Amino acid sequence: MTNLQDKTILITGGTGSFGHKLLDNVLTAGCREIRIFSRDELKQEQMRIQLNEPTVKFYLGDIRDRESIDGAMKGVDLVFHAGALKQVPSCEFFPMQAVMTNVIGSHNVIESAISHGVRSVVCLGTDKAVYPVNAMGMTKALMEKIAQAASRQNMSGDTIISSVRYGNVMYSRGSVIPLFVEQIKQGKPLTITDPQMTRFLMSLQTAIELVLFAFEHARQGDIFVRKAPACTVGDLAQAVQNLFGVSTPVTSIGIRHGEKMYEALASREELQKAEDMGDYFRIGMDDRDLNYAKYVTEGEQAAAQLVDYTSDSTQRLSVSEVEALLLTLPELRAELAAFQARGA
Ligand SMILES: O=c1ccn([C@@H]2O[C@H](COP(=O)(O)OP(=O)(O)O[C@H]3O[C@H](CO)[C@H](O)[C@H](O)[C@H]3O)[C@@H](O)[C@H]2O)c(=O)[nH]1
Repeated sequence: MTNLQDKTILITGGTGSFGHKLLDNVLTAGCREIRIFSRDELKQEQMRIQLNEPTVKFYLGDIRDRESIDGAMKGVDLVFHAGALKQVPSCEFFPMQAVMTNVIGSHNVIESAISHGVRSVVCLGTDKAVYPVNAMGMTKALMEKIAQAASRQNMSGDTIISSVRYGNVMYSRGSVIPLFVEQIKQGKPLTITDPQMTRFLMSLQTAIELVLFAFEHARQGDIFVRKAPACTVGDLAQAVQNLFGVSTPVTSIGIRHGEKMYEALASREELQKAEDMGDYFRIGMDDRDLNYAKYVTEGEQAAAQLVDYTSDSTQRLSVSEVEALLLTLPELRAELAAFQARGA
């Protein structure tokens, strides 16, 4: 377990599912204080009542507002920066909102952390930041660039700044697995965008492990990726149907705004300089300085022999393997038990 004894932790966007799960993991680690920073007073109130834990403190604010983040940063040792706009469709329709939260907000968090002498900042990102096609991914890609630019300017400073990239977190709010479960419960057809579309599959617990791994191992400007298996959406739908013992019809709805057929967790150029750490890749930053000649005349060798690390090229799970993975999710097991009880 990561050594968090006597540390003060700040979690931006801390009232979300990541914040809750991270708390599950670190509440017994002997932290001096855990600060939850977010905009939503109702969610904070619910979390405060549910936890009833004196070491957890709540800070109302918005990462877009530097003053509010400065107010929460005093005395902090470690920041997990999870505050973001994450929904692909809403960022597509309101890209400037994504810029303000994911780009300017991340800049505020990083600069505030540096000026308060925080030891480590881990910024949470997404596979959608690699070869981005939607505003959510583009703004998260810029967050990584901002983290690395701040790292380059702080090579000898006190604050280590790193980023991580998630794949799809299974059963996260608004995602496809709970949607399929709901459709089955209501006896409706399953809506499939494209049965051949692939996505990395990651549990929330694995995502937490990735963030803690980054905290433990980060060097200035690193990006960490957790290796993960993937499946096609068609197989995912089939696996959910099999577990619920139904054969509901399937409707094809086509690719949605800003979607890709497959996601990439790391590009071939990144893999060329990445360190394979077993379950993880460490992608070191390009730490050449602002001597432009190096960029123009001294490029790096092409990574022609490598392939991108994508949901198409990673380990592909079969339908029965997806079923087994789904059964590890407590939320899905609970839905399944209720569904079976209803049918009994
Ligand atoms: O009715 C649907 C909805 C989705 N899909 C497919 O299921 C896969 C997963 O879709 P999700 O909506 O669960 O996940 P996304 O990859 O689109 O993106 C998810 O993860 C992102 C973070 O990376 C954001 O949080 C986003 O809002 C969230 O939906 C995709 O191939 C999608 O095309 C369907 O087949 N049918």
